[in-house]
Amino acid sequence: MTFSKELRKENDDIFKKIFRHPFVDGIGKGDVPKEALVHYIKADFEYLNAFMHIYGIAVSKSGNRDDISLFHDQIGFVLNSETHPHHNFCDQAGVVYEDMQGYPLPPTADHYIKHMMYHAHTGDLGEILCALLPCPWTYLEIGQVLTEQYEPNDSHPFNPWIKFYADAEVRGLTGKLRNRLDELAEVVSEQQRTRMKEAFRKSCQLELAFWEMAYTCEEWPVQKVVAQQ
Ligand SMILES: Cc1ncc(C[n+]2csc(CCO)c2C)c(N)n1
Repeated sequence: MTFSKELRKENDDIFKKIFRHPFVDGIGKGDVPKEALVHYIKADFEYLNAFMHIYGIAVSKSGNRDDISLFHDQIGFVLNSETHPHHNFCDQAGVVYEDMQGYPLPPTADHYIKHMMYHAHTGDLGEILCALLPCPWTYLEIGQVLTEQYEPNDSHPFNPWIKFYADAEVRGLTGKLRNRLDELAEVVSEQQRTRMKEAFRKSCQLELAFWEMAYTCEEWPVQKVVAQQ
């Protein structure tokens, strides 16, 4: 079994919980509370900015142009394409995308990007890929599961979102990351494979926690920001 197949199998419990989460299931049913959509978009806009920074660190740790190109393409996708599903959520929530930008990250999203930053700064490329991979992989499967379960048509309010993540482009990007990870995992120690598995599982946990954060409109215990000098 390839390393990435092993990761998928070992984390099936979390993947299943993600598919059944009320926010995710609500996308399938076409019914998500407006407040949850707004909380999600605000957090995800900043989360995706951090995600591109992490790809930038991966570029700086790349030893060849194939790896640079891999991460460059992923940045291009986040920058130019992932605005589409955000616009679908904005349209359904009745808000303007530009008004959703520049908010501080709620605790769970903050934890998630710092977990990825930690592995980006202290790990090698394989470890970084393990921390990043649950992000496209869980969304690809959410798109596939919701398509099978709800067979959305053009009149479904979240049809563009579901179609976007179930699409061949996300499948292709996820497949490329998986293939590179499988190559890198072939030549590392057992100890390093354990570190990689821990990074992957924690990102799966944080993907599930991110949906819960949005659904419950999670905030910091005290919302006062640091005073400007
Ligand atoms: C919390 C959260 N997790 C995953 C995604 C989806 N996603 C983020 S980056 C990317 C491309 C990977 O290179 C994909 C598919 C999201 N938007 N927000």
